Amino acid sequence: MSNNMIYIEYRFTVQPPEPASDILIAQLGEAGFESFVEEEDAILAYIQKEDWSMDILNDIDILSNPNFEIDYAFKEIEQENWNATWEQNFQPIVVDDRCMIRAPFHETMSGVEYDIVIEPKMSFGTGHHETTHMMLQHILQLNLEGKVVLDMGSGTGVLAILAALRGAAHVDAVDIDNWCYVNAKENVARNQIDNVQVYEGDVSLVSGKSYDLIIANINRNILLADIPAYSKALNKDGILLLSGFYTEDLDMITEKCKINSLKFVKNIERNNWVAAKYVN
Ligand SMILES: C[S@@+](CC[C@H](N)C(=O)[O-])C[C@H]1O[C@@H](n2cnc3c(N)ncnc32)[C@H](O)[C@@H]1O
Repeated sequence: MSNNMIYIEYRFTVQPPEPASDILIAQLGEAGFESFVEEEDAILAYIQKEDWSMDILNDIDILSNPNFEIDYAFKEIEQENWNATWEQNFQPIVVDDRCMIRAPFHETMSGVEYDIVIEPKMSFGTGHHETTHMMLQHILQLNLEGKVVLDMGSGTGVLAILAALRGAAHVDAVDIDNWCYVNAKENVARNQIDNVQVYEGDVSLVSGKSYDLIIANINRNILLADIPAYSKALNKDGILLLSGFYTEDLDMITEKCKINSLKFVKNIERNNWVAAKYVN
């Protein structure tokens, strides 16, 4: 991948920020925006120029919702500038006082059990997003000693890396996006993990394989389509963790799981996002 790829950067100001910011980010994601930086008073959204057109915002419904005032401006930038913006904005996070996610240029913190170094560049998964945070919380609660794990929609690979650090015997990490595939491989190596295998692709790669734990933080529609395949690939008493959807979609996801023999165990919620646990 060339280092000076051209991106379009949008700067949105959103009033009131909640819940419009989350909805805006979700809709921009559906429209093809690759990554987001949440600043104190603005949301920056990035899309490759070759994927962009002047009418890209036509389908973003929230922009015409009279309950919110959303203004924006956009400009062309080079990828290296995007990375600089990201570095300025990326603060380390600590999940449940146990798992730190930081960039290579941050100091580690004493006392944390897991210290994960991530350089996300354009990939999703720094732990800042609610869904990543909650999936990390679920993983911290599981006994993964000797288990075989699938991380579907692995982004930076952060969830796969924590699963490996928690004792999983082997982790397959799969992402449909080439950039994520490359980035997850880099992050796995950066954390000196040797039992995470990263693949570029989708759920079709899972056919014929079996897992004790499947993690999928993607989005409602992809999860609904892929749940039958997850169910087939899960061992008896295997666990499925799903995120990337809103509270109001939990029933729909749970129903799809139910007709695929997966029982609801519990869910966590954060800012209207959900991470749910099912068992085979
Ligand atoms: C919300 S991000 C989650 C990243 C990371 N697992 C985390 O929890 O932070 C979803 C990821 O799923 C990938 N993705 C989207 N559709 C997919 C599909 N059909 N199969 C596999 N990965 C997919 C995207 O490229 C993106 O990296």
